[in-house]
Amino acid sequence: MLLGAGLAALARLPRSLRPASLAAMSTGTFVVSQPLNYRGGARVDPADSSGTEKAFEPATGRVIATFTCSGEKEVNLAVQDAKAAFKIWSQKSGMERCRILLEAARIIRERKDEIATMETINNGKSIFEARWDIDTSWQCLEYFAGLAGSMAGEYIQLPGGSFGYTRREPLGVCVGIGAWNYPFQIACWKSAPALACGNAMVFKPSPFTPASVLLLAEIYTEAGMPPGLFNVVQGGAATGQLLCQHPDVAKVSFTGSVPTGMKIMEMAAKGIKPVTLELGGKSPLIIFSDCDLENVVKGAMMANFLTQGEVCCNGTRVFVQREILDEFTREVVKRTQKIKIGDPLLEDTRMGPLINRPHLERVLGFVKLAKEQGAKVLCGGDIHVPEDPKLKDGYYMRPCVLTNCRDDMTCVKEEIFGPVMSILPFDTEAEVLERANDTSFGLAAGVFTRDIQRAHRVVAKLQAGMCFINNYNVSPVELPFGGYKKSGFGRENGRVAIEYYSQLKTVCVEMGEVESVF
Ligand SMILES: NC(=O)c1ccc[n+]([C@@H]2O[C@H](COP(=O)([O-])OP(=O)(O)OC[C@H]3O[C@@H](n4cnc5c(N)ncnc54)[C@H](O)[C@@H]3O)[C@@H](O)[C@H]2O)c1
Ligand SMILES: C[N+](C)(C)CCCC=O
Repeated sequence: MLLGAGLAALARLPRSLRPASLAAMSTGTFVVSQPLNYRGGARVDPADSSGTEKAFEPATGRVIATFTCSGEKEVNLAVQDAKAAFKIWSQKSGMERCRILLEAARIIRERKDEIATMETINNGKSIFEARWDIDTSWQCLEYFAGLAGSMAGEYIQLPGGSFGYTRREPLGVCVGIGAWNYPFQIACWKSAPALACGNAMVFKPSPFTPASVLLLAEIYTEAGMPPGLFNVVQGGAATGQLLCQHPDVAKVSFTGSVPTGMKIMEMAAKGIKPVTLELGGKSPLIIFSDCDLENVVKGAMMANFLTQGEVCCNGTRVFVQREILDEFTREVVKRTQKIKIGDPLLEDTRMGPLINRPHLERVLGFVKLAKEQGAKVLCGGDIHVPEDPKLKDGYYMRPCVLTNCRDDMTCVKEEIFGPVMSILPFDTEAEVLERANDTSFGLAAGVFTRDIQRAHRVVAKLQAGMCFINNYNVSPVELPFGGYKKSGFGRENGRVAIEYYSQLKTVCVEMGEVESVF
């Protein structure tokens, strides 16, 4: 259990007696207990160090953990443990793996509030949203548990009674490297398909959010996975590099920024390792004048302000057809100003703090530059200081809506990864499509219209891996998720994810004599 001082004893109680522990996980008091690595089915102190990192509680600015980053020795040990567990796990039938993943999903569901609370304390997102993330996490485990039981190859009839068949086999030890915006969800979206296919995993969370993945590791062990099947190493770039370069690692699945994605790909190329890259974006949201305005305003808020705007697929370039520009802008600003900002553990808070001070300053810097380049701030874009004195050192800002934007402005071209919406008017379908696609990113896109033909015609031309019609940022685990262009490749979720965590073996069986040219 990853609980603060005084909570460890509670953690040893049967779960039915534990809800009181949640009361102790409150803003301003919680401390993450050590150690934060997980190997061989238990938490361990790393065998060596490549430095230390501090994790913060964004709501208060407090340090909640100082931890050791893993060095080469520890990474080797984690990979060795994963290799040993792989030998056992890969021999299990799909149904056996299915049962254990289902049990893990059940435990996550049962401990949803505790995991969501941990996520909120370490990431800053509202508890309301964190619960959604945990829902998409256990749903992902359930989904891939279902696929584990039905994974199969093909039988192919050949002349003369000979035949061939294919086997879908695991890759071996997979590495997962996560970003800080969806720490628990990212760990589940990577580990569930990997483990369902029979692989083992070593996971490295972002050093900003080291905490919640430990809960996942413990749940996997409790559900019956062999020790070493899912391991956690903590650290930053240096630890990540050791993992990517390790000769016994078969695959790297990465979620993070484009520049880091390039480095991961270079390292993987040296070992001819397959990679999945879930990278950044600057996605367009296209709003035609025939839309349902009430839904479109809700959709635009969902597209921009979840998790303080720190969402890879956010539709931050909001293209609005000129006829409804004023009405849309008025309504979206009104709703944005009403977003309740503050202590993310309070039930009615809808926007918490950003992840850390440097990131907050970076986002505010984008707003400042936008103003210098001619944009108009209609609301927000400045620091918010909550009334509660314990929150005074937190990293809060007011969500921002920008108008007078042009396609060549920095706020319209670059990923801000904060609560900043840029509104851009347009006139025609052809024009907006060209402008929407004029970016090196291609993660997501959205279209709002009541014209069904136009909706499908437009998404067919959008250069983005995840397109939404009349909604935004919903994430059913049954649907594949991933990018085009510099937003990456490979897919998470959906049936297709299996292909990124397995390899196909073809077996050719001769039933007659060998026909030889010699
Ligand atoms: N497409 C998606 O599904 C998705 C989801 C969430 C976040 N993101 C993207 O992630 C970015 C924000 O996350 P971030 O700031 O944590 O990204 P980041 O690239 O800075 O770091 C991501 C992870 O990579 C590790 N890392 C950094 N340098 C490394 C190196 N040289 N070798 C190996 N590992 C290294 C980090 O420690 C961290 O765990 C945004 O661009 C966002 O769009 C994408
Ligand atoms: C769950 N969402 C909102 C679709 C986000 C997926 C991960 C992107 O950062």
